[in-house]
Amino acid sequence: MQPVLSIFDLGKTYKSGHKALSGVSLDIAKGEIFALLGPNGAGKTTLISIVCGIVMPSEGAVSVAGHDHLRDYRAARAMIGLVPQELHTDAFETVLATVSFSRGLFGKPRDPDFIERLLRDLSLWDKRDAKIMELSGGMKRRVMIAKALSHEPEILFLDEPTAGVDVELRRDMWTMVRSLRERGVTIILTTHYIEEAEEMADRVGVISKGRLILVEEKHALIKKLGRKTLTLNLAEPMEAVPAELGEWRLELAGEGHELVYEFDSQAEATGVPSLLRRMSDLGIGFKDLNTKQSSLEDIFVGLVHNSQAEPPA
Ligand SMILES: Nc1ncnc2c1ncn2[C@@H]1O[C@H](COP(=O)(O)OP(=O)(O)OP(=O)(O)O)[C@@H](O)[C@H]1O
Repeated sequence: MQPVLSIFDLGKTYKSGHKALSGVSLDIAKGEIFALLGPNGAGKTTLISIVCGIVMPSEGAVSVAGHDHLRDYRAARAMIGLVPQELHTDAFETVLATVSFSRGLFGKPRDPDFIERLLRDLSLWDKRDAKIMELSGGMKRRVMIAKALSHEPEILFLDEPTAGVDVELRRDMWTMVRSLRERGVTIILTTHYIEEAEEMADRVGVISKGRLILVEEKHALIKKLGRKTLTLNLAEPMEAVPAELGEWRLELAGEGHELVYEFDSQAEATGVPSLLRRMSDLGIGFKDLNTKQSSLEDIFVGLVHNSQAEPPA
């Protein structure tokens, strides 16, 4: 199936000479929830801004359901809804007026029934006559989402949708994003919250210093999450791992005081009981043991750290 969004070899060098993006290629399938993770300044907003036609790319191409985002700008842009990081909207307008106006901006005919459904879905209908400035921060965020969806886009970009919101609103957002996806909307979100990517995304992309350094199915990442480390504090230090323990591929740490075993905690046979039995048979005692689960955070930090260590392109 043709991807709904296709990004090819995208690069951006700002006038300052700063290279914010380079060689980014990515295909997004219809109905997918894709989370883009990356540290501050990695290039997430630049990428979204190029796709939405706010920033001109220096090289590469973007196609939105077959429409080139520059040559066929209006058709491409009409398929996209954007909820930016900064909340800016007319404080003196009412909710209903501002959302209806946004639909008009994309040349869509008036459709009061659609706008009513949209506001009801976002729990904004009761506030339709309230001025934006009278709303809470969470409600204002919902208004931004309603505006972004007012012209019935196929792709919704959420730039840091839950930055600075409370836990309850974050959960509401997640529920809303899932229900949008059920209606066939493709969602691309940027986030600093790894928990959010873990909870929501079908696929995760990690961007660091303008390069897309990983794109992976969430379930594959969860498999990686399944890796655990068992550390045994030995009763007597050793100089080398005994050959009889070779099959577990152990590492010696803590100046010979610790044996470290990495295993897949989701596997049927982790190898831990057999390792402990063999050690007992060999008379190797230990004083203490502990296990540590590698988290998506560990994977993310490791990836970003390694890519930061590379010389700049
Ligand atoms: N208009 C501009 N002119 C020059 N440099 C810019 C411009 N906009 C962004 N940059 C730089 O490009 C890099 C990427 O910025 P971008 O906003 O895309 O990062 P980000 O991943 O969205 O960061 P954050 O998580 O902090 O929002 C940063 O180093 C930023 O300072």
